[in-house]
Amino acid sequence: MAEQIAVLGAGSWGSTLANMLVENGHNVKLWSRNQEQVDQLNNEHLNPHYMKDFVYSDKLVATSDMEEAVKNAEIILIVIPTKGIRQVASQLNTILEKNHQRPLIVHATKGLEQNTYKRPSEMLMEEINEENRQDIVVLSGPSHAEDVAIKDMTAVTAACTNLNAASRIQKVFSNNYFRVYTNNDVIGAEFGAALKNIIAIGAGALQGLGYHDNARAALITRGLAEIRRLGVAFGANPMTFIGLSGVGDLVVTATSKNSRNWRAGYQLGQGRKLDDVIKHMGMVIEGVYTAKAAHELSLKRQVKMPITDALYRVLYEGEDIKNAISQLMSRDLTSEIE
Ligand SMILES: NC(=O)C1=CN([C@@H]2O[C@H](COP(=O)(O)OP(=O)(O)OC[C@H]3O[C@@H](n4cnc5c(N)ncnc54)[C@H](OP(=O)(O)O)[C@@H]3O)[C@@H](O)[C@H]2O)C=CC1
Ligand SMILES: O=C(CO)COP(=O)(O)O
Repeated sequence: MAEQIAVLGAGSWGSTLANMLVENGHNVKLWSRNQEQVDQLNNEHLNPHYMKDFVYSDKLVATSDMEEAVKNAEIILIVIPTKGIRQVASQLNTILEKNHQRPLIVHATKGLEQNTYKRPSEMLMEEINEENRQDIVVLSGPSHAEDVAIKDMTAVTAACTNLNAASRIQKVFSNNYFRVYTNNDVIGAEFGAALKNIIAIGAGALQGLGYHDNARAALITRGLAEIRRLGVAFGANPMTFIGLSGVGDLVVTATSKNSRNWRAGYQLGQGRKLDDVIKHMGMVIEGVYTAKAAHELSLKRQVKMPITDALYRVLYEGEDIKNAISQLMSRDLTSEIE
């Protein structure tokens, strides 16, 4: 059944998902705050800053008017970087209130908020009144926009405490190359998604410094251990971390040049300065901000996250990466399984 869907955020992931949903047979409106980008999407079907060389469906309609985008929408997909979520959600709430709309909300954002350490669904719950929305579903998993755009085989998770809502999203998004599983563990899905970006920066840095496969495998495995520790401390199901939004997303992000987090880490490993890396990426590097939030949260909760702490010192305290690595390797020897 064709659904009326609004996608808020026309960066690499929002625009790719919007295009896929059009090809799945849904009526989709894509919202961006940038009128020039909207014109280029509608007239030339291109979005070159975010998806170089990709040609979008001519059925995809873009608009810079949020009210127009969400008019009659039964599902609203929010794909905005973590730091922009509240602003967009609050604008959306005003529109939904005025128009007496109550859509199902989906988000695909991967991060934790600065200072509050809130997950995206928590921010959305705070900004969009309950009377103006149904459930909030998290769409997460190993899914680089570049691969989905070329219809490479992809599997992700739709997580929601209400499994009926997750199943609806599973049907709406799935097709013969994009397979969606359901999960009721929102906390685990969001912690896995946010924290893997930090480890991906570390994996890129190792490669930039000339380390090899053993080092990457060690980082991914011990990275997963600390992601799970923090998530479980907040009530996540440990099994989620061996699923698509856990190890799945960690592996894809920590091993791929498509990952902005990996690329940022690689450049840092090669000696580039963080400000310069951020300036030239032109797209969000969520792990840089989540590293700070996760570091502070782990101290507050007294959860050991040595890799995250090491990256925090490199990113925010100017510690040399090689020193941070030697410090990690010279900690007291310990058992693998706690
Ligand atoms: N790219 C990917 O493959 C995947 C990304 N994700 C996650 O999706 C989220 C979005 O990432 P992605 O699309 O890649 O990011 P990009 O950097 O590619 O694009 C971000 C988009 O959000 C818009 N935006 C940013 N802040 C605001 C704001 N305050 N108000 C309105 N619009 C805003 C930008 O608009 P403007 O151009 O005007 O700045 C741009 O259109 C991230 O959390 C990321 O981790 C998840 C899975 C895959
Ligand atoms: O989350 C992603 C793939 O699943 C995208 O990762 P990057 O933001 O590092 O590109």
